[in-house]
Amino acid sequence: MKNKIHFIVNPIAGKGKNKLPVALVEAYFPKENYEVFIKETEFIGHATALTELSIKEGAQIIVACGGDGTINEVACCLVNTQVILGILPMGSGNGLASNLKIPKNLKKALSIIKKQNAIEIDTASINGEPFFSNAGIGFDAHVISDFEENTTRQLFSYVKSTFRTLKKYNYKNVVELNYNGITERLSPFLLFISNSNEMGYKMSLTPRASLQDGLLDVIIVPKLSTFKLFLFAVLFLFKKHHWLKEVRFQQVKNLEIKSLDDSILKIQRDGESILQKHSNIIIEILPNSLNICVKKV
Ligand SMILES: Nc1ncnc2c1ncn2[C@@H]1O[C@H](COP(=O)(O)OP(=O)(O)OP(=O)(O)O)[C@@H](O)[C@H]1O
Repeated sequence: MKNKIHFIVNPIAGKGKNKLPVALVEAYFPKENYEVFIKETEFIGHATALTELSIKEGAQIIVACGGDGTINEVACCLVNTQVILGILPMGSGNGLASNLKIPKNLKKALSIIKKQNAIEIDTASINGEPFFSNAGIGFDAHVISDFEENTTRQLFSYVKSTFRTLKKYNYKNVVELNYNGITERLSPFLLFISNSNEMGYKMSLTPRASLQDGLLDVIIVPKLSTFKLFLFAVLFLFKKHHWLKEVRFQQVKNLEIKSLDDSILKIQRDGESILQKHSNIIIEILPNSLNICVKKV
């Protein structure tokens, strides 16, 4: 029986000119042995609908061609199934692909998928909705929300959004955190939860996070003075933000975040803003819940 491999391409991810040439894909997956489908997304959320269809069509491997947002939309259908996720990194940051050492070079990434060396990785959920790289409710969520108003999805747009957000960021949300039997209250600058050790562009807030340890790495940074904020930014660029005494790391299996004034918190999930209806947020790890193609070591 032929191997069924479906490719879901997000044309607007990254530089926004993504195409997957049929001839190239067929060179790696010849028609005699493989049944290949290439589908293009047309709107936000479309990758999920296309993936659901591909599962019904019997695809054994479904390849997300885009960045972390596209991976999220595809992989959310594959959690706790036997269907294997492949990745062709075509996004801006490509955090998860980079953590898994999947190269941006199309041919190299295709040959990884062809080898079908699948491993199981952890996934996580935020109020029941899966995420794979990271989620956050602090400064990062505000940057993402600003970034989504840009027309281009590139590093420079992230930098512009970061400066714009710095100017207007206020600490109006007071939250209560419950994790590992600890309860604490704070007005967070950062409350960032990572499954993967990379946010994209080779940058990391949680360098010790692992996709296979059954734990989520949380970085907690309370309200900072302007001077400390500047120091944090500089140290972060040199991967030394842990030097700041206000920066704390925790490893958790689950985490509850309650907004104490019942306001709705801004959230980012895998680099996309999500609409949140509740002031209570439950974040959980789902160990070994996704099969994914990686390079053989
Ligand atoms: N045809 C389309 N038009 C507009 N938006 C789309 C289309 N197809 C997919 N999208 C949306 O594009 C968004 C961005 O995708 P993705 O995150 O993969 O790229 P990126 O932001 O450039 O990469 P990264 O997250 O790695 O930085 C996703 O939210 C997805 O829903």
